[in-house]
Amino acid sequence: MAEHLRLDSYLDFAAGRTPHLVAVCQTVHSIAAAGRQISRILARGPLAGNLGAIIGASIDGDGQKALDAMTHTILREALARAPVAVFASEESDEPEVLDPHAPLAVAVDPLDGSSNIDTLAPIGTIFSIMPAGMGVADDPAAPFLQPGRQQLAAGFVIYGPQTALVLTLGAGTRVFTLDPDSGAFIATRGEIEVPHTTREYAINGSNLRHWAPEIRTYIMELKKGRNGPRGEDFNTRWLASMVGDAFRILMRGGIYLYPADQRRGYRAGRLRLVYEANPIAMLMEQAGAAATDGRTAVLDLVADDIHQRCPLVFGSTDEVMRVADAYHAGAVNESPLFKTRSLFRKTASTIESLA
Ligand SMILES: O=P(O)(O)OC[C@H]1O[C@](O)(COP(=O)(O)O)[C@@H](O)[C@@H]1O
Ligand SMILES: [Mg+2]
Ligand SMILES: [Mg+2]
Repeated sequence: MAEHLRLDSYLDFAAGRTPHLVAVCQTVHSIAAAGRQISRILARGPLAGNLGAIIGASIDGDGQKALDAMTHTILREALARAPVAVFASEESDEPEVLDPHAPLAVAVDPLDGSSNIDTLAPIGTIFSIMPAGMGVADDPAAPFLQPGRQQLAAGFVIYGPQTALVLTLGAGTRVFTLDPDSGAFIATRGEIEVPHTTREYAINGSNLRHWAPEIRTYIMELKKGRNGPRGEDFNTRWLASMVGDAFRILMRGGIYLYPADQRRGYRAGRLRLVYEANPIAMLMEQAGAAATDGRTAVLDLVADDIHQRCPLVFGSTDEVMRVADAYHAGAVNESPLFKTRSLFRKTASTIESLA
């Protein structure tokens, strides 16, 4: 087999002698080491303890599982040894200052897809690396409250049949597969290019009754297949694990949607802008795909709060643009000029006409 590129060599080459890139690459090394450690724990499953046990409530009310807390601690310890000024985690109320003089700020979702812990479906660790800027000691959240376009690097480690690290340093998106024998992450393909078109979509369809009309209409058109307005059949793939869906989309295209809906706590969607949407959006854009909240490119959004949620649609560009166009048309209809009803009220008739 031809010699494959190892993550270490890739990072050394990317870092060169540029100080901030050296810091970014050291930090990615640390995250990869944490990923390797988590992968070993997951490979033991129930032999490593009751990883899926609910041990408390997370900041936003979701049940916190033993593995959520364990992965948070592993990431925190790994990043405390990297040039990281401030560490923010989905599993912690406040960002934590590690070394106020260090150049980077790192946000993590230590465990994405928590509902799958005991199911053998893929789960993952998502990370976003930002410049720390000045004054983190006074305002540790500040580095995260800027557009995701400022990210220096982003990625996730996915724990599935294989463990893989998906990474962008801002110049393409690459996948490195963990060799469990040597412990090395190895690139097994070149830069990823997501196809612009797709016939696969991922959404939790059980929430249909809560969606805004734009999303209902879009999904119902896909469901109608070749007899509907799209004139072709579409297939659903939903893993309830965003990293799993994102990995599939990177490999062969597709669209993922977690829109805002009417349920209490979901009016701004489910996913968190800082820990989940920003890094996934950077990976997608760097792979030629797109990510939007329906109205604005995710990477142009600015969080007011580090735990802020946002509606999230990402994947093959043509489909993402269709959804954005649907929202745009909905907004025009809603404008006082057209005197129509609110986004969440004009639903029943839309569904009936499509069903
Ligand atoms: O259970 P639902 O509402 O379908 O949500 C599933 C989505 O929520 C998430 O699990 C959110 O991430 P966490 O597991 O980190 O909370 C995504 O990975 C997944 O796509
Ligand atoms: Mg998550
Ligand atoms: Mg999580």
